[in-house]
Amino acid sequence: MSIKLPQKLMLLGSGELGKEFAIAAQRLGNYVIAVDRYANAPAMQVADAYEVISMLSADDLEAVVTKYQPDIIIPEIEAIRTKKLIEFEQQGITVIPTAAATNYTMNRDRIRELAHQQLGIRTAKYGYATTLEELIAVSDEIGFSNVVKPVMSSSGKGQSVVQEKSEVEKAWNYAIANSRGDSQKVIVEEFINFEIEITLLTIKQWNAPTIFCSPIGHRQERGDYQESWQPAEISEDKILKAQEIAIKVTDALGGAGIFGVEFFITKDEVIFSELSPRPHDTGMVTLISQNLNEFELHLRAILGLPIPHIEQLGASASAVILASEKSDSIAFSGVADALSEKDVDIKLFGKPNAHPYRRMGVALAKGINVQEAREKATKAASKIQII
Ligand SMILES: Nc1ncnc2c1ncn2[C@@H]1O[C@H](COP(=O)(O)OP(=O)(O)OP(=O)(O)O)[C@@H](O)[C@H]1O
Ligand SMILES: NCC(=O)N[C@@H]1O[C@H](COP(=O)([O-])[O-])[C@@H](O)[C@H]1O
Ligand SMILES: [Mg+2]
Repeated sequence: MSIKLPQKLMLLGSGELGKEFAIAAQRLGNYVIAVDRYANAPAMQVADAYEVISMLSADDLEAVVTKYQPDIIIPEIEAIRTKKLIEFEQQGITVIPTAAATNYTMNRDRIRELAHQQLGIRTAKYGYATTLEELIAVSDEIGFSNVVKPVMSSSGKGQSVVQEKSEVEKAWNYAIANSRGDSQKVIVEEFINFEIEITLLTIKQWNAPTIFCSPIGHRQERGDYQESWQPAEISEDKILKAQEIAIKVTDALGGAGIFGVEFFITKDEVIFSELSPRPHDTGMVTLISQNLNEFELHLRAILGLPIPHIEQLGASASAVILASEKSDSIAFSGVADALSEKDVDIKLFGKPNAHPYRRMGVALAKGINVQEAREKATKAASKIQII
């Protein structure tokens, strides 16, 4: 495919990941329209145009697509009325990675069925519930500990680890209250006691073989990422196993772009967890750890531009900067202190307001080994105060 630049790119979702993508896209002169549910979202601050809509509304999506006539639609979150994307694709607009793939990954159940039932890939044991009574029954089948999550949510929203039967009702109420979109369905998964969990950034190209970044290790709390590092210390045979699974799932989804494929690594197994058909939050470490970061890779894959070589630049880490309270006026202190150390960088996303645990920025660091990189990133993040 020989593509002409600039292209008109519409981002559906305009958070921190969209912001870095928009910057990468603009560095090649593309026209970026940033769309999200609230004004002044991070990617809107660097886009050519922006729109505030409900991305779960088919009418709202129709209105913005009619207005801008984008060449390519690039989903940045999963909570989008993806059925509408299928219509846009039929009208000749490219949807990344494909409209069908966004529909598969919008909710946890469809991608889980694809991986486990259709492709026979090892996942945690799981079941579904649409009422509290069903959740009690399915939890008994799966056993304890288990993990309860809304089928539509991300960054751990509505997710809880349930240790025993008496906690099931609380998990149900929490999941339903924090579900995105209109679904009342939850997934229950066997709790996997993993040694490490990784994201394998997988780049699917239009007319070239699928390629991979070095695996990214990460640590999560409350279902949300706290720190990530690259390279992850896992054996070559486990990397190959994860790559084989990633190829199977991404080939089944089709299209082009980067995918964040998540795995739990136990002593003996590589267990598929889930996948995002777009840059991954834990992949923000690539802003410091690679010659081409995950946003540049996504852009090149989308535009059919070559990726001759991905270079891992050595032990690197990221650590998140989280808000601790609700606020509508955001200012940061401690940035100079955080930046005073060699090979440390800070990204502040520019989110217009904060609430407890909202991700407001990220600290990045390189070190002589992963442990030092993690310590440097965590230390830098801890110096930033939201005032
Ligand atoms: N079955 C499980 N066993 C053990 N830990 C789990 C399990 N499911 C989820 N977790 C933990 O919770 C984290 C978040 O879960 P998951 O990735 O399914 O949620 P998410 O809301 O989609 O997150 P994101 O959008 O950030 O990828 C996982 O990275 C892992 O640390
Ligand atoms: N795990 C998915 C993820 O990290 N997505 C990133 O977070 C943004 C939403 O942040 P918000 O909830 O603070 O608005 C999304 O727009 C995306 O950039
Ligand atoms: Mg995840």
